[in-house]
Amino acid sequence: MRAPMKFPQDHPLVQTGRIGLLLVNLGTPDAPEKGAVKRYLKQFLSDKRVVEIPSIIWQPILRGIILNTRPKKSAHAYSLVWTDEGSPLAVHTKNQAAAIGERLGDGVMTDWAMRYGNPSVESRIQAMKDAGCERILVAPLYPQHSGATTASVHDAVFDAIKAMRWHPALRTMPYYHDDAAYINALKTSLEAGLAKLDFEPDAIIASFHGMPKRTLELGDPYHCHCQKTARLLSEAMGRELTIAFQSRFGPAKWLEPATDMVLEAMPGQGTKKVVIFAPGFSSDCLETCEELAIRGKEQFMEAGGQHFAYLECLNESEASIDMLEVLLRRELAGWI
Ligand SMILES: C=CC1=C(C)c2cc3[nH]c(cc4nc(cc5[nH]c(cc1n2)c(C)c5CCC(=O)O)C(CCC(=O)O)=C4C)c(C)c3C=C
Ligand SMILES: [Fe+2]
Ligand SMILES: [Fe+2]
Repeated sequence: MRAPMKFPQDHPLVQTGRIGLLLVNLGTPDAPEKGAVKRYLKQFLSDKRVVEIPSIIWQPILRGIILNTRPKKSAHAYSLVWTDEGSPLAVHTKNQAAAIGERLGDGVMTDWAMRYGNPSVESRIQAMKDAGCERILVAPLYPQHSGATTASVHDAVFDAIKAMRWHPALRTMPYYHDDAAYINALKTSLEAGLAKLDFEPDAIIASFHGMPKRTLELGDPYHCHCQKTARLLSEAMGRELTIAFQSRFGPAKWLEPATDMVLEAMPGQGTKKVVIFAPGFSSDCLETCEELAIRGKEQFMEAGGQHFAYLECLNESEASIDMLEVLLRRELAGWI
């Protein structure tokens, strides 16, 4: 019998054989404070995938105007939704990773990262590599694909391995805007939310994060993905859904109809009882907790609305983790 092969004594320690799963969401500031929000916005809004204006024009506007005005206003908005554990987006993403980690077991090193801010994609990929992950599945938590979100996560992952000699094998989870598991999870969540209401809504609004209209003209599939999600969910529910796009940013034309405009117009058209939810967000965040649940309600009630309910995102609900398990096990096939 041959003796087992031994590394020479001065051979560096090599960790191998593990599988990693990295859930990635958009990102959030470290604190609901002006300085932290400014750092986060600088990184986020300097991403050429997010603002597709030549740097020579955009950077002076960003540094000269936006970063001197928006952080204070945004920090206040964040302070209204911040929890004891931190930013809602970070807390839910962390909880999702913990829950899915339990489902997949110790055979998979499950972690989470933020595209902007902390924990960074680079630090988490490096940690997986150091722990011996030779195969990594990256799961951007965006059901609908856009250059600004999913593709930008891919950029960060490939940037993270640029300096590495020994690359892990990489897989990325595809967008899942029309996947039966996702539509089912939304249906379960929406039905549970509707069952708890003390009023019968005249309209249900599916509010997606907006994008500049130009991105649609340039070939971004996001708009069509949102429309298809809403259509499939409406068919599955057997109920009409009103689609709208929120969070308009800057002077350019964005996808329409705008959520705030819809909310302000509805009472005058006789729609006085409204339910709103955000199927494109995997987790509640500033844009849902503050823009929809707080500001959206004010806009609707001030325009003459009578009943308003915001229904929370999938977050770490059982329906959400069941769905993620289906999607992730499919992409891990052959690895686990
Ligand atoms: C869900 C998909 C998202 C798309 C598409 C998207 C595009 C997009 N966003 C901005 C500008 C801002 N977005 C902000 C917050 C924010 N955006 C998303 C998701 C998408 N953005 C999330 C989940 C969040 C919440 C982050 C959190 O911490 O909770 C903000 C920052 C907040 C503020 O200052 O108001 C900005 C700015 C652009 C320009 C854009 C275009 C493609
Ligand atoms: Fe955004
Ligand atoms: Fe479209």
